[in-house]
Amino acid sequence: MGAISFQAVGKTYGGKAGVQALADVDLQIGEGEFVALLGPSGCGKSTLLNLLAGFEGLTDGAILFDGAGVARPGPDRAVVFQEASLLPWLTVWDNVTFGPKVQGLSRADYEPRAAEMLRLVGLESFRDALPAQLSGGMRQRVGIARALVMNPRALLMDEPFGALDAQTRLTMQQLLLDVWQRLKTTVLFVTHDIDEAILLADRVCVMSARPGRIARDIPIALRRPRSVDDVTSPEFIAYKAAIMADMRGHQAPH
Ligand SMILES: Nc1ncnc2c1ncn2[C@@H]1O[C@H](COP(=O)(O)OP(=O)(O)OP(=O)(O)O)[C@@H](O)[C@H]1O
Repeated sequence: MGAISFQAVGKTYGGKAGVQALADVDLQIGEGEFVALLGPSGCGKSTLLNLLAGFEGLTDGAILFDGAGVARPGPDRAVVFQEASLLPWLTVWDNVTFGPKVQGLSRADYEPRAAEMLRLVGLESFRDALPAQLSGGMRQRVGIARALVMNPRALLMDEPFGALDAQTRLTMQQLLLDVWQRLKTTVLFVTHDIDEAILLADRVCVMSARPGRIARDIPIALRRPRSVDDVTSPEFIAYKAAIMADMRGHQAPH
């Protein structure tokens, strides 16, 4: 469950004469795989994620999710953005259980899972707090718990730690590694950060400048479970050097 297939996907905003964000993107993601999308600003990383989320329609090609065409957003593909955008008047618990409630699921079904997800992100003692009482990292943890409570087949993450300070970012990367190790949900993760991509992912896909394509698809064979301390290992540094060289080769011409 959670297999993703982008097939010759193209996306042009604003009609045929508009901005061509993506051209001919082919990308297969197996179930339970963690894939990071890396690339220069404006190369179409968010566009690719938004197409899979069903927020935007494609111009060319097809996107299959577990073999079915993607037509609209759905709880099977949970999205986490840079800002958690929690409902400020609801407690942590009510934010996390909001989605299943709206879906009409029974409390007996979602409450145990909501409690488990809050425990997984380390916030069980904050269930009655309001978002304004939390730090940015904690709000993002609530965002992750809120996404996972729907039991999605894929988790789509667009720069989820981009707004956090360096220390909190490391803590969140470790948390995501631990959560993924437990749940093994398929993840598509957009980032600008090479270290973050290598640390988290099974494969790092480097996109070319606009119109974006998958320029390189690099399997990351670092052993799991991983920890943020792995970034100083020689294998890690070798991946980083190779990816940096790749990215320099795919900058837009000046
Ligand atoms: N709704 C839109 N309407 C018109 N153009 C858009 C729209 N969304 C994105 N674009 C354009 O499509 C291109 C790709 O944008 P996208 O946000 O997908 O890139 P990105 O790689 O995620 O960038 P960044 O790393 O800066 O977030 C950019 O040139 C952007 O200006």
